[in-house]
Amino acid sequence: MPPAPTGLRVGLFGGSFDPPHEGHLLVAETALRRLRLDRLWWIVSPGNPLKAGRPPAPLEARVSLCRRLADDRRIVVTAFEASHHIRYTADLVDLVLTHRPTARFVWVMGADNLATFHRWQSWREIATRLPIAVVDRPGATLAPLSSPAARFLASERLPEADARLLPGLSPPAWTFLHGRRSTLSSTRLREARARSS
Ligand SMILES: Nc1ncnc2c1ncn2[C@@H]1O[C@H](COP(=O)(O)OP(=O)(O)OP(=O)(O)O)[C@@H](O)[C@H]1O
Ligand SMILES: O=C(O)c1ccc[n+]([C@@H]2O[C@H](COP(=O)([O-])O)[C@@H](O)[C@H]2O)c1
Repeated sequence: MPPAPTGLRVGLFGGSFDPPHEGHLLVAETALRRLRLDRLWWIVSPGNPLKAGRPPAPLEARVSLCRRLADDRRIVVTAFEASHHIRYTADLVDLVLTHRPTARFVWVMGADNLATFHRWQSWREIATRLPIAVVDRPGATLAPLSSPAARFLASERLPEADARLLPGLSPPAWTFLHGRRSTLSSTRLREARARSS
């Protein structure tokens, strides 16, 4: 796990990244800028527990592609879930908060993940353990805001204009960030690659 000294403002951006693309980079840049983060841990997951079926590309290959794409000294590409045999984000959050108790963490995710957040293991606990920043995504702008998780957390939503305050707030607290968007998805890239091979 990367170091995180006291007070460091760190975004946790987990994903399959199979493959990584410019849409991910846009999310990372938006979070760094709007939340005034010092670091963004780009956490390549062994596999999304809700995505059954086709296994993802090998972890090391995905990590290398992420490192090549994320050319910013504030972004740390890491994959420590695998070495700790962790699959669920609730366990990841637990591990991070136990080992780096004095930094300020924010979970960062695209808006499509807000729509399905209520299906994640222990999602209410995740929301009470660290603030969450949701970044707008084409095709997932309005529906996620009426999802079970968004409704459950409605009264804890921070106005977007105050997003820089989020890393210092006690959870539950979250915000929805709008900005430049990308229509890219890993699925589309995999399909394009399959068509051309
Ligand atoms: N174009 C995008 N705009 C905003 N957020 C995105 C975008 N693409 C991915 N994300 C977010 O990045 C994180 C990692 O996403 P993931 O690796 O699953 O990429 P994906 O393009 O959604 O992949 P797939 O098509 O395989 O589901 C998630 O929080 C997801 O919501
Ligand atoms: O913990 C869960 O139940 C859970 C369910 C779905 C997704 N996640 C996490 O959400 C992040 C984004 O996943 P993905 O596949 O959309 O890139 C990644 O870190 C996953 O491990 C976690």
